[in-house]
Amino acid sequence: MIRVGTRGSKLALAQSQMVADEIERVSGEKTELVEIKTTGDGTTVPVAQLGVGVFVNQLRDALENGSIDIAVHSYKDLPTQQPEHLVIAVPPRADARDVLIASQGRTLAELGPGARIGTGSPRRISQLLALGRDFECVPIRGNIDTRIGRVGDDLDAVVIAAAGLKRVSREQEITEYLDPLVMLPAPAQGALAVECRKADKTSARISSMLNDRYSQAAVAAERGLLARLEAGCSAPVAALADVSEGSAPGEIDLYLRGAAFAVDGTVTERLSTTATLRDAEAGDLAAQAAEVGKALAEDLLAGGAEQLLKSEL
Ligand SMILES: NCc1[nH]cc(CCC(=O)O)c1CC(=O)O
Repeated sequence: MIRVGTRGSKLALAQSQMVADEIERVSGEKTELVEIKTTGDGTTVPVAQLGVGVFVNQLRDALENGSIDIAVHSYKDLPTQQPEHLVIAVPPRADARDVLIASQGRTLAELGPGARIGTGSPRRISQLLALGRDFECVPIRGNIDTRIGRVGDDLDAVVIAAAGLKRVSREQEITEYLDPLVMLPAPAQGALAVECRKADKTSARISSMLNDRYSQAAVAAERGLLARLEAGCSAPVAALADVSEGSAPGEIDLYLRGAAFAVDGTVTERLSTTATLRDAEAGDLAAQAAEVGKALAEDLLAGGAEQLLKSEL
C-alpha cells in the first residue's frame, strides 16, 4: 500500500488521484489518498502575501513523520529551496500555458479598454498591463470553480493555468490559449512534483514508475532561473523550457525563455538561450538544466532584472 498525501482541494485531489492511478497501473500496487490540510487552504489572503510554502509545509511534515509515503504538489507552488532529505519525481508535464476564460467567448484581443480581468499574480498582471490596453486587473483567490464563476458576473475574464482547468475537467470553457509570447508561464507551471523521502526505498521505485526525464529537465531549467533570481512563485518572473530529443542518444535539446517584469507593465527583461544536455543519468541532466537556468538568470540580472523584482503596483 502506498499512501499518497494530498491537499483537499478539488484540483489537488484530482491530480493526486491521477498519480495514484498511474502507480496502480504500472506496478499493480494499491494506493490510498490521505488528505492533509495546509495553511494556504483555510484563508483567502492573496497568495502573494502569504509567503513561500503555504501549500507545502504540512504535506512535508506528514512525509517526514511517516503518515504518508509520497506527497503530490503542484510543482510551481514549491519554494526553490529543496530540503536535502526529500527527492522529487516529475511525471510527464501537462500544458504549461496560461489560458483566458472570458465572457461571450472573447479573446484577449477582443477585450476592450477597462475590461476587468481577474488575477492576483504579479507575473500575469504585469504581462496583461504590458499589452497597453488599459485592462483592469482584479485580485482574485479561491478555487478554480469560484474564479470561473465570476466571469460574466463582476469580471470580464480570468487568466488561469491550462493544466489546472484540464485536471478539473473545465477546459471546454477556455476562450483562448495564451501564446507564451504574450503570457510566459510561471516556472514549472503544468508540472507535478511527487515528493518522497530520500532514505526510503520506495523513492527509487516511485521515480522509475513516474519520472519523465524531459519534464524533469525542463522544470529544473525554469526553477534554476527562479532560484538564481531568489524569487518565489508569486514574483513577476516567468520561464518556459521546451525540451526535445537531441541528435545523439541520451541527449536533450533545451530552449529556455525567461523574463522579469515591472509589475505595472512598463518594463520587461526577456531573454532566451539554447543548450544540449548530455548524460544518461537523470539527476545529472537536471543539474545541467538548472545551470542553464541559472546562467540565463544572471544575464537577466545583468540587464537590470533585480529592480523589476522589487517593483510594486
Ligand atoms: N498558484 C495556484 C496554482 N498552483 C497550481 C495551479 C494549477 C496549474 C499547475 O499545476 O501549474 C494553480 C492555479 C493557477 O495558477 O491557475
